[in-house]
Amino acid sequence: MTDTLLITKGHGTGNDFVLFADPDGEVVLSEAQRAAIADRHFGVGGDGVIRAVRSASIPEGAAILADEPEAEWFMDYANADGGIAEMCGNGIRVFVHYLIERGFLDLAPGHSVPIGTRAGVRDVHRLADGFAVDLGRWRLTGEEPLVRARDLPVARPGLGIDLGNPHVVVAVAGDDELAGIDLSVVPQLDPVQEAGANVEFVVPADPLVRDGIGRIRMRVHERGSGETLSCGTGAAAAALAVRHWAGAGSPNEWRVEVPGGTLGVRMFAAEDGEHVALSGPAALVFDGELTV
Ligand SMILES: N[C@@H](CCC[C@H](N)C(=O)O)C(=O)O
Repeated sequence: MTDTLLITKGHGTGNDFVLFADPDGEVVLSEAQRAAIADRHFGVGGDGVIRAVRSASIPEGAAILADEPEAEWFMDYANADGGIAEMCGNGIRVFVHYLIERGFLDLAPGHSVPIGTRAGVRDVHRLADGFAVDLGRWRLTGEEPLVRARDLPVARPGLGIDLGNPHVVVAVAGDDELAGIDLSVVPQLDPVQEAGANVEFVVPADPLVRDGIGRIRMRVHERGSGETLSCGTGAAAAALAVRHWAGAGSPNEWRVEVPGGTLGVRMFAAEDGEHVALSGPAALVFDGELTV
């Protein structure tokens, strides 16, 4: 059976997505179909494909509703290879912008909405000029794999961080080394991470902290999508890792420069432990029609 999808292309700091609405859960695409949509030569092109579905209309969402009945909408996220991922920090800002623009959601600046994801419910707050998402609790995985990447002169130790999806953050020697890494080839982790990982390469700005705000630069190789211009959960992982390495007294507010722009990261105390929040823009750039 063929379906005609009304699709929208959007991005957050250059991390781009193809979005479509399927409120009642009637359009279940295969992994191959999602990959074909994300293909930059034969499809629309994007780092991910996002289906906007009511939580009640997808099993993973229905499971959430028992505890969080307010989470009406679920972000069904897939990477460019068509594989499902738990969470996307840039994607969820674009997702909420999309729901507002399509009339599915009424959210004035200064207000928040809970969104279902495979990593759990995430609160998204509308700002005057973008969105902020509470990425929830984070944790060090305890893994410190050695990371090898093409044109990275030596293997460097990474720090495993779980933000609902898996990250490994690697500090590199400076801007030249950062720019020189060839991320068209998947970085190798030793030991291999069974679920795969998004790998962030970071350098501190000079000075690391200005006006109480930590500053880093980052490039990322995303699991299932390759090098992207930005990764929101990756930016949060990178700031958490650098704060961890910098030790006591380092700030809880960070600016993360990625090839596609700048993201804000903030760590804060919540009732169930420390949370990390991500802020940044969310743009919708064109609409189209697609037959799948
Ligand atoms: N770009 C996203 C992360 C998307 C999922 C990731 N590739 C994974 O497989 O975990 C972000 O902005 O967080």
